[in-house]
Amino acid sequence: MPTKRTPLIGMSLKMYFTPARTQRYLSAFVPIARSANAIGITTFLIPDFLSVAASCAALVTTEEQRYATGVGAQDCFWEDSGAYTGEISPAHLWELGVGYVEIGHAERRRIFRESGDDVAKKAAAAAKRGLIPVVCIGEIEPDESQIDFAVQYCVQQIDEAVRCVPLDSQVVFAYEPVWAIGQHNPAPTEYINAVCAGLRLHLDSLGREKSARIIYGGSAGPGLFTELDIDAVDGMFIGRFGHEPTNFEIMVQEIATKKFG
Ligand SMILES: O=C[C@H](O)COP(=O)(O)O
Repeated sequence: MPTKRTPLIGMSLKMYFTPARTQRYLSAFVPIARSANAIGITTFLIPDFLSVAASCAALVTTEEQRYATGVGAQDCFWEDSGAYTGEISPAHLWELGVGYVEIGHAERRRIFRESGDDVAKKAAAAAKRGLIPVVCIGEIEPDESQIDFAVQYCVQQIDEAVRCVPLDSQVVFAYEPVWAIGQHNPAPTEYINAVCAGLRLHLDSLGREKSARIIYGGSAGPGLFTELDIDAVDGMFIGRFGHEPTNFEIMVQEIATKKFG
């Protein structure tokens, strides 16, 4: 386990890009990821499943790069192999060079009816394989005056999701208030800082002070990270506002201006 939490920035392409567009995106993204890694910032890219192998070929050529300039999957199943038509095996992802698996995104919970129990089984299966679960958490309703409510809501999601993930296994929690996903602007910075501070306290109390990181997602873009409190927030989880590679590069530079312990 690392002795300190490394800042990180991840990006999900959801189902926006075709494989051909992802391939073109990679030619701009790879040098940005390599430069970020050279200054101590971890990156990961989560393409659609059809582009996972090509993304690993471009980004993960050594074992160290599996996590440092990693590739993620948008989901996985909780079994490694068997008669599970249409599912994605954590073991197969590992073999390709994948380092991260996004689990329980708000869209999967809402559209595909994924339960907290599903999320827990997937997180445990991913961690068992050495994949870092990127567990998505976040309250559904917008009520910026209810910081305590948001913290409690997310704490329950955290406790359920990692109940079978060992304390020393790396986990990333993507705090994404559901009401801030797909919008023009992210949640207000004071609100993000306050909720993440509450989540940080909880994770530390569980004994996950080094192994669990918190990143903010939900209409995150250039200009946001400079306002975030790095005692609580370890990085960002980017969606649409990273589709332009130069935006992603700007966000890396904004993370680089902060003095992480
Ligand atoms: O996976 C990424 C998040 O859901 C945020 O997406 P967004 O920045 O497009 O709102």
